[in-house]
Amino acid sequence: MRTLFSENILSPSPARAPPPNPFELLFPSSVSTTSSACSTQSSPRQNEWLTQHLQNQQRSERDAANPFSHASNAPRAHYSRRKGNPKVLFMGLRRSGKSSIQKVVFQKLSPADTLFLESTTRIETASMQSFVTFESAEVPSQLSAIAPDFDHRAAFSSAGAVIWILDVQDEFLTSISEMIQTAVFLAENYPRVNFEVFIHKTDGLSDEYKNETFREVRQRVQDELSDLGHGDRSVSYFQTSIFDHSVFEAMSKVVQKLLPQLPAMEALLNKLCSTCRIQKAYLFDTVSKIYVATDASPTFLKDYEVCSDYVDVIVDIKQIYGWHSQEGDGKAASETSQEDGGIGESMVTYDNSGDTYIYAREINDYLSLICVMGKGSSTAKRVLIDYNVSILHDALLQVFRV
Ligand SMILES: Nc1nc2c(ncn2[C@@H]2O[C@H](COP(=O)(O)OP(=O)(O)OP(=O)(O)O)[C@@H](O)[C@H]2O)c(=O)[nH]1
Repeated sequence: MRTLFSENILSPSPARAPPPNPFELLFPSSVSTTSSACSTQSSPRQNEWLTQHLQNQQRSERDAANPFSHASNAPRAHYSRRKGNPKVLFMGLRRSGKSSIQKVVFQKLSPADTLFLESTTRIETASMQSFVTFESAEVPSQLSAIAPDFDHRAAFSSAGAVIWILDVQDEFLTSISEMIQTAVFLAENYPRVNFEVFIHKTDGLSDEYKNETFREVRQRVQDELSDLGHGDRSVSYFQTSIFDHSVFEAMSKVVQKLLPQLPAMEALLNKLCSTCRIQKAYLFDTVSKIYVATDASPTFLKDYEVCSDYVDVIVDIKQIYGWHSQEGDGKAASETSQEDGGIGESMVTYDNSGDTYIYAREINDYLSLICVMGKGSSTAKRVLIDYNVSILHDALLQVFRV
């Protein structure tokens, strides 16, 4: 039987050294290699320097082992790798749709109910507990990133991405100029924060107008950023509306960039797709319906819509009938499902030929694998598909356990 992965896929042999991470250069851990290189002919000054570094290293290891100990007075590294949960910040002009997106995506508000949302007057935060905790915050339109009274350190230092919401149904030139100011401010002060633009409220517009506006906005922003010396700043643009799946797809792409596990998840999904001839595989966050990873094949909104609707169906059925009989007894979902001998899994055919069908497999309480199966992966090959998916299942659980 062809199997998906070799046994040591998650612990490859120590052959290849990881590529250097520029953010880690300031950590004292780089000293160990230096010390071995210098140890033969060191001057007293070098010795002193090395001893100090080794002491610092031991101290930081001790601190890492006991994160609640604050006894150490060692100066903290000024630049450290961003830790914590993925956090996105919504910004934009008045009535552009910031609260609506936040509430529809993260709080499951019905799009029609956003009509009654009140104006936001102070920074409002929300969080959603899933396999990681997603955090979001909305900056009220009257607070500009460059305003002196705006505590930008508190807002931006922990953010992973700033999403600028541009209302395409309104006059958008003012929005573009404010967006440029914010993008330049971020590029100069917080270069590690991703800048994303949602060209929002695209529902009800003709395709031609939508695409033309999209091109125009992108061109203007790119030109102005280049004129201001930030042409190399990468900005992503998405057409969104809360009345269809586009806002979820856009949020998926924004959130994915903030997940350190993304390359591992993508590699696993690519391997699964090529082995089992899967047309498209998505790893969904079951609660929010945003996908946290997909394979490398082209993404079509239609595939995403079908899979996302299927997640809804699964969640509803699960709430009625349940997939685990011992839920809530304090065990991890994976343990429970394995002990039960039942793994949440289902299939549905969605065209008349029966060749194309969707295969769903629950990874844990928060993650679901949803695959659009193509020709060549008929149900007759279920055993092979199931076998490979279970290996992927275990590998994914290990990725998140690390
Ligand atoms: N047609 C359409 N209307 C939308 C969309 N998203 C939001 N809206 C509407 O836009 C209006 C303003 O939405 P809000 O979410 O309150 O906008 P906001 O940016 O938070 O507004 P402030 O808090 O006042 O700055 C509401 O009536 C929403 O129903 C969309 O995708 N399409």
